[in-house]
Amino acid sequence: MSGPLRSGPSSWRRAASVVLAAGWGRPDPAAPSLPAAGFRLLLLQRSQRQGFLPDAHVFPGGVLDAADSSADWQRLFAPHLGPPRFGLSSALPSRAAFPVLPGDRPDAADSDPAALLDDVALRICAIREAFEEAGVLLLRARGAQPHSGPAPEPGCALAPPPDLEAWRARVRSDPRHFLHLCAHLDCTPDIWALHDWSAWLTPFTRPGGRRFDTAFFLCCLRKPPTACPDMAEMVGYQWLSPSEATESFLSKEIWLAPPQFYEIRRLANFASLSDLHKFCLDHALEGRERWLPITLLTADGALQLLPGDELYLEDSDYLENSLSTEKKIEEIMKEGKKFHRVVMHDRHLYSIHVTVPTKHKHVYPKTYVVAKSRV
Ligand SMILES: Nc1ncnc2c1ncn2[C@@H]1O[C@H](COP(=O)(O)O)[C@@H](OP(=O)(O)O)[C@H]1O
Ligand SMILES: CCC(=O)SCCNC(=O)CCNC(=O)[C@H](O)C(C)(C)COP(=O)(O)O
Ligand SMILES: [Mg+2]
Repeated sequence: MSGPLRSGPSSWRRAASVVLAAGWGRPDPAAPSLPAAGFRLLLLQRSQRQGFLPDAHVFPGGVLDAADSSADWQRLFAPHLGPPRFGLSSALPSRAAFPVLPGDRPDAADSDPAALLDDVALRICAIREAFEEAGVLLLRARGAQPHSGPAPEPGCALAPPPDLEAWRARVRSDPRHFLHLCAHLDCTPDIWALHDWSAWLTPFTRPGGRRFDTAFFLCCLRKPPTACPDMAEMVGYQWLSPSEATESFLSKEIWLAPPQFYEIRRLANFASLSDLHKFCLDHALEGRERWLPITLLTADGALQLLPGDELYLEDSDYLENSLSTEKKIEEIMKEGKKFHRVVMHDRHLYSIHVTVPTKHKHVYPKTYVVAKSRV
């Protein structure tokens, strides 16, 4: 296996995504007021004109803007909820010392004492992007009874305003307008409905490639809101269950990058929306672990190694480098036992191998290997 040749440091963009899981299927006739048992996930199709991951299906999300941390939000959250955490659960323990990124600093609020904490600003970013990209408004009426900590039950998105397109155009042209929209609707972003889920760093693929440091939040909704892609950045959408999304990927109807595939397989562990929501509430104090996948190029494909895998190297050289080998995937898999990896056999054929125990009470996907007949 060959190691690193040093290349220049990447510039990292901070970003946030929200995995929207909405109740789906008929409610139980014996308890019609309860939400439907199953759930589907909102996947948006990126335009082919996008510079990064063209045509991929992703969760709504995008790059953190200065407007997302603006102190101006404080007035909207007042009088019930105030800084620093606006009723979010207590600060999370910092997770995973590896890797440290060149731009890592404790919090935006350190350089500007009036700025919102990252935990709040990243949630506002994900909620703003869900509006910009899908027209979904994850907002909460300001007059609603304030609750401290995460929402006890899955909620609903706000019905889109009649002038949705005009507001969306304004917010897309200047993210500061998102605060104006919230004020106009007398709402705040529903930051309490977004649960810490995971965080992914874009793996190194080539020098100068785009790199994101993305926080993933999970939001459970009782029912699917009307989604309306912007038809610029996003050109389509689908609500798919984890098994439907997996099947669509394998049958080449949609393309998923490895982190999205991993998250979809992780969500296949949950039989119902209420199980998933309960897990989010129980998991609330565990924090987000940030993972840097390390790519191992093989003679016939590639592996993405994740923390805990026996080939994973906690070495900052792999922020800017991949590993490579002349061996084939099958040989590499025969040689090992301790796996936490996504195997990329080809563009539409991934498998996931997990034999390591989970950390911080999270859940990992089950090993997922596609039948030989499909290979
Ligand atoms: N009509 C369009 N077609 C393709 N990409 C578009 C687009 N309008 C905006 N984008 C791109 O979508 C990205 C915005 O992503 P987000 O707001 O989710 O972070 C930007 O990419 P760049 O980061 O390459 O500029 C932007 O250029
Ligand atoms: C084999 C190549 C890869 O694994 S690419 C991995 C892509 N994933 C990431 O870079 C980290 C996770 N973040 C996302 O996927 C988000 O979709 C996004 C925030 C990077 C999208 O960015 P945009 O600003 O264009 O919306
Ligand atoms: Mg985006």
